[in-house]
Amino acid sequence: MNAPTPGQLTSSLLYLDGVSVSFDGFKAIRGLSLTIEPGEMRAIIGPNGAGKTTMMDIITGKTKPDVGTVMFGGSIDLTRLDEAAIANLGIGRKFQKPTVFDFHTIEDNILLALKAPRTVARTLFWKTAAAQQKRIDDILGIIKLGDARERLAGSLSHGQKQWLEIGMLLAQDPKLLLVDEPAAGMTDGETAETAVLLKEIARDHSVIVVEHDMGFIRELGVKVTVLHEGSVLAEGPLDQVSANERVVEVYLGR
Ligand SMILES: Nc1ncnc2c1ncn2[C@@H]1O[C@H](COP(=O)(O)OP(=O)(O)OP(=O)(O)O)[C@@H](O)[C@H]1O
Repeated sequence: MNAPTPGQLTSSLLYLDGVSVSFDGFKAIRGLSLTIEPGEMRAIIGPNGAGKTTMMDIITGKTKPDVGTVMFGGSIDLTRLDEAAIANLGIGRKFQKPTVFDFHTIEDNILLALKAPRTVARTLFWKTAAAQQKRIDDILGIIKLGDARERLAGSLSHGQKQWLEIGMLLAQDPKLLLVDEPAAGMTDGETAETAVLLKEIARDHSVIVVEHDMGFIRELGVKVTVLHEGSVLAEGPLDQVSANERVVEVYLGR
C-alpha cells in the first residue's frame, strides 16, 4: 500500500496504516491497517486480547503507537495530538460502562454534555436558550428518552443509561463515534433497540462499534473487520467473514 505520510491527504475519515504498539515487549497491535470512510459505520469483532481496546486507545490518543500512520479527516496526524486535542477534533468515545450523572435528570445530563464546549464555535452556536432546547429535544428524541426527561438518570435501566450516554456523546457533535460493546448486559429488546439507534446515528455520523454479540452485528448490517493478534484477519460483509475458516477457527468456532 502507498501509505500517505503525515501531512499528505487521504479521502478517508480515519486512516491507520502499519500501526504497531508493544507493552513490555508484547506486541498488542502489529501492522494494523484500517480505513473508515466519511459516513461509514464499521463493526469490529475479534477474540479477547485481539487488540480492539488498544486500537480505540490509539485512535483517541490514550496510547501512542510505536510505529505507523494514524490520520483523521484527510490530513491530521493523530499521533502528534493528546487526548483532549483529539476529542476537540470530534472523536467521541463511549466506554462499556455507562458514566452518567445519576443524581441529575436525563434532560440535565444532556444539557451538561452540551455545555461542555468542544470548540469555541459551538459555544457561540448554542448561545440562545431556544436553540439549546431544540438540540436537547432532538437528542432525547433520537435516544427515545423524551418522555422520561424529568427522571433521575440513576433510576434508568442499564440499557437506558447506555442510550443516555450515547445522547451525551451526540451533544458533543462528534464526527466519529467509537462505541465499545454497547449491547453488553442488555436485554434482547434493548439490544435490538440499540441497533436501531446506532443505525439512525450513522445516518449523519461515522461510527466504529466493537461488539461480541453476533446477532447485534447482524442487525447493524455493516462491513465487519475481524481483529486477531493485533492485526486485521478478515474484512467484509458479516456472511463473508463468518464463512472464513480462519475466523471460525480463532473466534466464531470457540
Ligand atoms: N497497558 C497494557 N499493558 C500490558 N499489556 C496490555 C496493556 N493493554 C493491553 N495489553 C495487552 O494487549 C493485548 C490486547 O488487549 P486489548 O484489551 O486491546 O484486547 P481486546 O481485543 O480489547 O480484548 P477484549 O475483547 O477482552 O476487550 C492483550 O493481550 C492485553 O493483555
